[in-house]
Amino acid sequence: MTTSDTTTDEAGPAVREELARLRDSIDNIDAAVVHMLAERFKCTQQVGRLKAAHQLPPADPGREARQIARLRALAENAKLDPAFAEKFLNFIIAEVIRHHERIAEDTLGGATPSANPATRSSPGE
Ligand SMILES: C=C(O[C@@H]1C=C(C(=O)O)C=C[C@H]1O)C(=O)O
Repeated sequence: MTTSDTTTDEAGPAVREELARLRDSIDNIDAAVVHMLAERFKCTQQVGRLKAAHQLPPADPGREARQIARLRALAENAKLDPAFAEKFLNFIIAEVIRHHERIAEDTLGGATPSANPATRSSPGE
């Protein structure tokens, strides 16, 4: 990998400085997004375990509809395309539901005595 940027080599120094300043902010924002998403997934993993322990379904369409309505309104106020905000949330929620399905499967597997050596009963018991 090279440190030179062929797309900006042609620009003057002022343009390159402005671009570098903006890209620094973009990098900070991307880092914040990753950290916020990581925290969100920590919460949703806990929700998944709670649901699995109480045999609740992985998805909650009513809750999703309320979140989408709320996020669309927030996006409009922030001058962000609400359709994009909805797509983005749906993308994340789909991943969360996959996690919840996996947790439910694993919880079910762990609860089956024959699948868990620690709780497997001896013959004749
Ligand atoms: C996290 C939950 O599970 C699912 C994922 C959601 C989300 O990522 O926000 C919302 C609703 C559910 O379909 C929940 O029920 O709160």
